[in-house]
Amino acid sequence: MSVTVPMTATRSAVDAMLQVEGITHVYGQGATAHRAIENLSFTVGPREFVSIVGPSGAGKTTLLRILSGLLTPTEGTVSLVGEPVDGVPEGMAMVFQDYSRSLLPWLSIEKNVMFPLTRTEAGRDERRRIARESLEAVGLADRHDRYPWQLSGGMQQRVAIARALAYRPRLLLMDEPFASVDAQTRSDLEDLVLSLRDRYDMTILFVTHDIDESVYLADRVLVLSRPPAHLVEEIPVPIPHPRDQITTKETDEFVDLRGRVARLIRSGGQPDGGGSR
Ligand SMILES: Nc1ncnc2c1ncn2[C@@H]1O[C@H](COP(=O)(O)OP(=O)(O)OP(=O)(O)O)[C@@H](O)[C@H]1O
Repeated sequence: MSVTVPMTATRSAVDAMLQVEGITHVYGQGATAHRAIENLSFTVGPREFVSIVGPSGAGKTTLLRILSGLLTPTEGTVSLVGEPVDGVPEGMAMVFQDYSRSLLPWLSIEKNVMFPLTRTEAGRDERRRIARESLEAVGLADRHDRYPWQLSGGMQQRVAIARALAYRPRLLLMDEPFASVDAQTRSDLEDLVLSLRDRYDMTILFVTHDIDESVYLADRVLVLSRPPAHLVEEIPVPIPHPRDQITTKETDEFVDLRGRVARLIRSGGQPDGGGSR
């Protein structure tokens, strides 16, 4: 059995994969301005799996848009391996909740996975090889010639993951990726993502509303406050790997951590649990 030692919460800029410093984001101006994020800082290390949770509307998607270079923060900086992020960076890929809108229905799943690689220097044979390997990694090699609409929702999300893998990202951002699939498929996809983190040495930042999922997957859970979002607490998850959907969730450690995260979210940012225990 392999055991991964979880990363510690404190990390220097030197060994950071991702560094977020003093991010504030305000949508709009004047009387209608909305302060979504307030002075948010954290660091994520190489191969670390970090879950981000918080109340609805806390600014989690806004944060991922900033990290992926799609949105410039009002204040603060983001660095990926020491390089400032000021546009969509190389080495980063993203998976969204809505797989049905992210896949092109008129292309086979292999072509869907190959499609973004047309912007790279890889030739057609190389693109096909990468796509086949990525589909094999998510268990869909034998369906490469199918179309998205011929697959279940869980399988379509596997295709979206394969497409992200085709970039061979160092950092994978995932925004509530399993919110639209059934419970059993969700468990399978969670275990798939954990195995892919190991196989491809990726750092993963995973936004979710599901508290069990946030603890089960992560080396560390970041809890955000009600808007404007700031960091309420970073909770290390020192549960060994490999994790198991049934036995891990039965351990006292898991139950304690889940309770801690739930109380912090319910209190909306009061570290003492807001008296709602
Ligand atoms: N383009 C925009 N213009 C103005 N306000 C916006 C914009 N995008 C988001 N917001 C506001 O910023 C706040 C944070 O939104 P965001 O989608 O980042 O939150 P979230 O934590 O991802 O939400 P949820 O948990 O419901 O998915 C919300 O109040 C939202 O209405």
